[in-house]
Amino acid sequence: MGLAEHTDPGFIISLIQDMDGGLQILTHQGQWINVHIPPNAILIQLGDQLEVLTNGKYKSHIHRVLVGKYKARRISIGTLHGPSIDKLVAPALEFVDDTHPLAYHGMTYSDALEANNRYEIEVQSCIEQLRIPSL
Ligand SMILES: O=C(O)CCC(=O)C(=O)O
Ligand SMILES: [Fe+2]
Repeated sequence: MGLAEHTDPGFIISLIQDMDGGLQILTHQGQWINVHIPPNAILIQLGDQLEVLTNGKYKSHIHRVLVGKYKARRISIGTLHGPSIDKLVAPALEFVDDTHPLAYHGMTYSDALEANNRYEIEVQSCIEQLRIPSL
């Protein structure tokens, strides 16, 4: 295992890699699918704060990395693009209405990173704590 399943913090995450393979995304149907990033391409992923801001319209997907035989030489650079560290991120009013009730608590980006254990990537993100159970 290269990286246990997790979601990423931030609005968007850019990912560049020196080789194809390893990254897997969990589909809504619960199946792991392999992600193929073409050479010289940048993969853009969606992060937890975008899911909260859009009240769940855009999802921060669960992903993991399996390295197998490539363990020694796989290079992957992920960059988090998020709000200002002290910004409170809560669902924007445009995404909340009668058919889409408020689904997340707000939290500052700083507190969210802290709840994620800040520098540890192999932990579940705090997005589960932010979800408001539907009635
Ligand atoms: O190495 C990868 O393919 C993904 C890395 C990742 O998920 C992360 O850094 O959060
Ligand atoms: Fe990740």
